[in-house]
Amino acid sequence: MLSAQAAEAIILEQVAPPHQQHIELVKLSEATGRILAAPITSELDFPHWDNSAMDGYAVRYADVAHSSAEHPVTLEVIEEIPAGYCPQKTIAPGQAARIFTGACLPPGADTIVIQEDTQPDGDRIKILTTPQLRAFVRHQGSYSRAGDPLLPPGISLGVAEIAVLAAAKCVSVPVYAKLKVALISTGNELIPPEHPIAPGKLVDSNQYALASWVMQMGAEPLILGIIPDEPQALKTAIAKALLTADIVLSTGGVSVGDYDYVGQILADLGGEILVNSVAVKPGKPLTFATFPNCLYFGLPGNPVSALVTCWRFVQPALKKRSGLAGEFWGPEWWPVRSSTELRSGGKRETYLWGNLRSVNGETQFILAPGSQNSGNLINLAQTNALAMLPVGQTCTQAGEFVQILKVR
Ligand SMILES: Nc1nc2c(c(=O)[nH]1)N[C@H]1C(S)=C(S)[C@@H](COP(=O)(O)OP(=O)(O)OC[C@H]3O[C@@H](n4cnc5c(N)ncnc54)[C@H](O)[C@@H]3O)O[C@H]1N2
Ligand code: MOO
Ligand SMILES: [Mg+2]
Repeated sequence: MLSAQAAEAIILEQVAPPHQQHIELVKLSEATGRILAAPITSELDFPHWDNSAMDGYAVRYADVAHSSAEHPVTLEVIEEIPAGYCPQKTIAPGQAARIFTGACLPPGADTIVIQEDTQPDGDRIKILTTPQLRAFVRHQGSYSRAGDPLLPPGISLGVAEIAVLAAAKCVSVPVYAKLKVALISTGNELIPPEHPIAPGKLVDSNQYALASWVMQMGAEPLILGIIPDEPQALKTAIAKALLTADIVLSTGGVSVGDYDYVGQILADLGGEILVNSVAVKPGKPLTFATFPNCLYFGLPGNPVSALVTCWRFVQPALKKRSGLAGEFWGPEWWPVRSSTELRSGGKRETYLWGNLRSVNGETQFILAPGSQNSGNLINLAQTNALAMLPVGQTCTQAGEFVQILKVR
């Protein structure tokens, strides 16, 4: 049995990042969650022009350096500059311009006085404060200069990155193609949710759970349905999956029972089986095999085992394969105090599920109540974290730090 760390290393070593031919252009409006495939620059400076950060008056600092409420300087207002308007006049000594937030600074002015610190007097303005030189001026190029890198390849596009792409006028975004992830549920007992239940039967929840996770990860699920525990049927389904997908996830049929055929079929189909059991709980019979154009994960059938192994082992592989830059592959462990004692058998790296909550200003892990059993998918719902107890550690006390993996 491999350690979790060894299995993780073996898996990541086999995963190649995408090639250039996996790049496609998508509309900016459809780029959320996609992975950027090329560096983004702009021909523009940010800000594009010196502009005002406040509503007020554009002045020459030299005119107002000694102004105050007691001894206000009075300036002639020669122009009004709303946002979007190009100033037509140069501010000469003794002059100012009315200006609004986001509007271009007129030539000659170098400082903004906010309107709260002024008093209008016909077409003149009294300055009731001593401003700082260049106060409230957003200088051209002070955020980024034309040609500077704005976004690197290998990042997931979230709201702020989408805003940057828009600002950089990048309406057609180079991203890596979505990975195709085939999903197979194995088991004679399984029925789809819309079929009537019969004695001994069980609804195939894994297919839905994994499809949901795959979509959350920004990949495309290929739903291949329920395959009975029959070697020929399974072989046909797996062979088809290998032809169409980048990654195959099957659940069930990887343990030691008489109806657990997945390992043998992978070998028959020419797969190189690099992992077939890992010292983790849940998830011990996790199977990983490589094919020339496809990675295969045989996840254990128990619903919690399937998801936990997905989060712990498939997620880093999927991130790397999808083109995310290295430092984000994870798993990312966070030290967090547990509100209660946590127990493990000590022989396998053990994951206990629960919630991260803010308690008196500190993040705590709250163990999910009820049975922490790999078949009990009911109490996995509404949790958002796994606490990990390493091999050899049978207990952590309430209040002790544990390593946490955030999940959902
Ligand atoms: N003698 C031993 N028996 C078992 C061992 C062992 O080491 N020695 N390992 C146990 C562990 S740990 C796990 S985990 C399971 C894994 O079994 P399989 O991957 O072979 O999965 P199945 O036997 O097909 O199913 C296990 C369990 O999960 C339910 N299941 C399966 N598919 C689905 C699905 N799509 N949706 C919902 N539930 C599903 C299935 O009905 C079984 O209850 O093996 C232990 N046995
Ligand atoms: O490892 Mo199994 O996944 O304990 O139930
Ligand atoms: Mg089994």
